[in-house]
Amino acid sequence: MPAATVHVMAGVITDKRGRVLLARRGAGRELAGLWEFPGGKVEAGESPEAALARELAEELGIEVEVGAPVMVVPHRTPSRLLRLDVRRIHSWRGTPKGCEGQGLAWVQPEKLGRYDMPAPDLPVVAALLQPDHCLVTPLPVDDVAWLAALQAALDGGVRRVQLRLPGLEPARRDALRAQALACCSAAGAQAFVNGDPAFAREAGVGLHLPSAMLRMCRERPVGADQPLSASCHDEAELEHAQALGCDFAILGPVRPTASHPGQPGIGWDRFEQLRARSSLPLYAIGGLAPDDVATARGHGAQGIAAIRGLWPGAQA
Ligand SMILES: Nc1nc2c([nH]c(=O)n2[C@@H]2O[C@H](COP(=O)(O)OP(=O)(O)OP(=O)(O)O)[C@@H](O)[C@H]2O)c(=O)[nH]1
Ligand SMILES: [Mg+2]
Repeated sequence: MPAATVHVMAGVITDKRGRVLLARRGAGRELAGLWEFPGGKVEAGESPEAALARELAEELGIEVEVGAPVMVVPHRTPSRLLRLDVRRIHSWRGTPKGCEGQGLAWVQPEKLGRYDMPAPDLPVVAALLQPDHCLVTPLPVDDVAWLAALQAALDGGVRRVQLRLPGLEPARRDALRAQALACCSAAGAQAFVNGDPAFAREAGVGLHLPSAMLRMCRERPVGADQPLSASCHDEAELEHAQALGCDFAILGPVRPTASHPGQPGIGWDRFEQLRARSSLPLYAIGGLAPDDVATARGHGAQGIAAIRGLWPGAQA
């Protein structure tokens, strides 16, 4: 790793009621007063797991078993690149105490958003609370088959859907969109209409901004209570999406895809460089499928967005 990279391990410690332990950074330290996942820096020659176990013993007085990876968030500041490597901790010995005088709080996951946390923790909180995949619909050939496939995707657990129906004749599009929204709503899935702010406002549903439309938006195009997402390809678009208050962005294409022949993918290195300059939750898109979620999380993504990779019956 380059000299300016700081590798930090942090634990999502959950009790039997599912509450998560946060620690408050004490006065006089950098980011004092903010809440964080307990942990600290990896020392030279130390494995990540040993570092996390040591930090949690020093800071909380507990002996832990380090569990599954949650995600690795690269985060760039003017002076350094932080890699926040977050793991699950389900089992430990002892009772967590603020051994360094820091405040502790056991927090219900859905209330994590009320705590002021450092920027790199925002994608981690999103990863704990929100779906790790987002379906983007393909163009229908046969409307009945398309609705059946959408229903199968919802039955299979998809909970975020971007309804993308470009170029359809308006009456057909309106009928299909109404039925698709009803299916999403019945399944408890969040639906985002692609590129139609007026419709999203009127119907009170989520809106997804294609990047060209994102660049034209000077203010949030839907109400604060309506979900908003955007497609991004570079740092300027990510910044703009964040300024508009998007809930998340879709970034890619990571790999070349069947839907954009001839367009090279940006690859995971570039994905990470862009990830490191934004604190939005980011779905990686481009030739990805559910099998890629763990890899995506390892590069700081919320998960994957896909058309073919998440469409029942499609060839990935
Ligand atoms: N432990 C922890 N550190 C985080 C989180 N998010 C985040 O940006 N950081 C940053 O990661 C760095 C690691 O922090 P640390 O101060 O806990 O390191 P440490 O326990 O080894 O302490 P020390 O270096 O002060 O002795 C800090 O710059 C901190 O702001 C988080 O959720 N948990
Ligand atoms: Mg620490």
